Amino acid sequence: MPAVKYQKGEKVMGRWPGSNLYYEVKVLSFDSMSQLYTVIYKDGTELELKEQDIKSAAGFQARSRSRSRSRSPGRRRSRSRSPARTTRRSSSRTAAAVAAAAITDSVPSSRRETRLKDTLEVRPNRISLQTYLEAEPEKNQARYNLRRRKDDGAAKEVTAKPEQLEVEEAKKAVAPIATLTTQLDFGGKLGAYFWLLFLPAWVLFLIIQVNLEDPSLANFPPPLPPLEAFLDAQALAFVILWIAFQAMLYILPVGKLSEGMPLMSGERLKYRTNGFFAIVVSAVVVAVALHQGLDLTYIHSHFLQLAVATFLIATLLSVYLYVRSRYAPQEQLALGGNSGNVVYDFFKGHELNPRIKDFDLKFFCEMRPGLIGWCLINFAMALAEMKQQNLEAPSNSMILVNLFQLLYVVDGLWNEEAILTTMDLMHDGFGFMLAFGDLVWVPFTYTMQAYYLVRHPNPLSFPIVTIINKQGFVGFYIFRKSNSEKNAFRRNPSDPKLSYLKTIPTATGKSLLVSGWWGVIRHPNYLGDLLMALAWSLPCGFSHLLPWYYMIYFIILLVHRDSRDMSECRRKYGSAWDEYCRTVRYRIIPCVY
Ligand SMILES: NC(=O)c1ccc[n+]([C@@H]2O[C@H](COP(=O)([O-])OP(=O)(O)OC[C@H]3O[C@@H](n4cnc5c(N)ncnc54)[C@H](OP(=O)(O)O)[C@@H]3O)[C@@H](O)[C@H]2O)c1
Ligand SMILES: CC(C)CCC[C@@H](C)[C@H]1CC[C@H]2C3=C(CC[C@]12C)[C@@]1(C)CC[C@H](O)C(C)(C)[C@@H]1CC3
Repeated sequence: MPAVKYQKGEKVMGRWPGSNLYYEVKVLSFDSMSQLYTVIYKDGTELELKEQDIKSAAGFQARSRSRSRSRSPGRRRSRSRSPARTTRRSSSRTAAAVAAAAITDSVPSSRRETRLKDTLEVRPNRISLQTYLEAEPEKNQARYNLRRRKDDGAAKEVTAKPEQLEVEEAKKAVAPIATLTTQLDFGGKLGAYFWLLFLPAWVLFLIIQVNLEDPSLANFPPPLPPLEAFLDAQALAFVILWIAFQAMLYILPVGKLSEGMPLMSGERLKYRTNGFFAIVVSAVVVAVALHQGLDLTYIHSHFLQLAVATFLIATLLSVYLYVRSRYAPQEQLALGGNSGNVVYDFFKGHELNPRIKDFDLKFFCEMRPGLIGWCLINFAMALAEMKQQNLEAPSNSMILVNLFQLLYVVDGLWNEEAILTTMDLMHDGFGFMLAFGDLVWVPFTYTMQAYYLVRHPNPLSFPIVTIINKQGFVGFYIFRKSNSEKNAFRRNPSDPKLSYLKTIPTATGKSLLVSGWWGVIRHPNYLGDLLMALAWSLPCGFSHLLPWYYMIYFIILLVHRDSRDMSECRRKYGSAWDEYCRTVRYRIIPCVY
């Protein structure tokens, strides 16, 4: 049996996976079968290393000292170049910020990330394990047994000071090992069961309530209609036709081919961003059909059946997505949605950009059938209101709700490219939550205000209409400006038009905006969105809580989304994110929250 070179408890220098940096580690054990040492870093991260990736502390220091005196490229670099040309100077700048800034100086922004990986001598000394795993997954997984031995979910930061040593190039990569998701969102596994049952039930509850004389969110659920009332073959056929029609418009070679953000593999997917074209063609087709005698109020009278039919399609789609995610290559998977629990993974989704050839399922579902369907349903509700209340034109409240929501959707489709830098597209897997959200939740619950107004008129005076209008447009302005600012910055950080903005560099090579809209609060787009939501509920008055449902849901959704995003950014950007949060203290409402 070969002798064990490093003993249990011994302090040695362990190479950090995928880099040539060595950190002080303590040997915990040696496994003679795998010939691997289990070591613990100063932050508590445990990894298994090969003997060749460990150096004795004494020998390492002597070698390191002589090298740093004679030829430390890291030092040469930082002395000769100013680290912060475009960045905000701060006495509390972290090592991560300085390191990244040194790179920012000399490298065009689009190539910063690649250079960061190559420029090992200026690695930051505080960076999360997860960041390294993401940066060089194949290399890391191949060379090391990269499982966190004491994993408590969130990635911890390595605070040990790195020493530098050049070593031989990393060996050839082999297929990476899938990592289990340990940090679970939405209440974890139990939460997934709950949401799977609750969300469809809630949609049913809303649809049944809104038709009552005296609807209320506090009402006890009314008795359910018989099963046959839920299923309608014609409604199912309409939904299939609508989705197929939108899919046909999506694949037409009309409109721009936009590039998504770089994936882990470095690849950038192309998306056909012709959403505006799709809504215009849809409007023309609906107008022609109306002219031919189509009765759109069918949507109002068969709302429940249409919702159930769409739910069936969303569920089938989710099953397909779950199955294909099991066979998808590692680099096409999202970080979440791999807990090992079928229900959780089905709910959360694991594949980042499931595609059939060039047809991107997530992008299509998020931007087309549900979103354009939302406007179609609202319009149908306006016709139903006229029919039900014997009006020659829709009421002021109905017009306000219709126009505001149409503006929201048209704006989203006009700026369709901006969706490519949002959380859903960049980080979330595509599973039941998004499929159901995009196809069922959006068209059948976001239309609650219009649906409510069909049977519950709320006359509005001209001054009130003007006030609601102004308030809605302020919200829209904040929403659009802040989203466009972030999108433009993420697409081209060195755009001269954005040169007035201050930024904080991060160890990933991306920077964070700390002035402009993103310097006022951390989610200015959410604030704008919430103000718009308020303007959608106000026209329905205060007699019932039901038309305020969207506002209440939206506050909960955005607060939860904000906290999910905060922990995701904290994980990605480490101390640079902390610095951003110190500079921009409030999340969504200035001086309040
Ligand atoms: N109507 C609805 O039901 C609904 C629901 C949800 C969201 N929305 C709207 O959809 C839009 C997109 O929302 P979202 O939740 O995806 O979030 P988002 O705010 O568009 O995106 C968050 C991402 O932006 C980047 N970021 C954060 N702070 C930054 C900074 N200071 N500088 C530069 N980049 C920064 C980070 O990603 P990277 O650093 O990785 O780029 C972060 O993960 C929002 O306008 C929201 O209001 C609507
Ligand atoms: C409770 C769950 C079922 C939650 C489901 C959430 C989804 C319905 C939303 C998540 C991201 C949202 C989103 C839009 C619609 C609703 C979501 C898909 C959006 C497409 C609406 C139009 C906007 O202009 C937008 C493009 C910015 C926006 C993007 C995010």
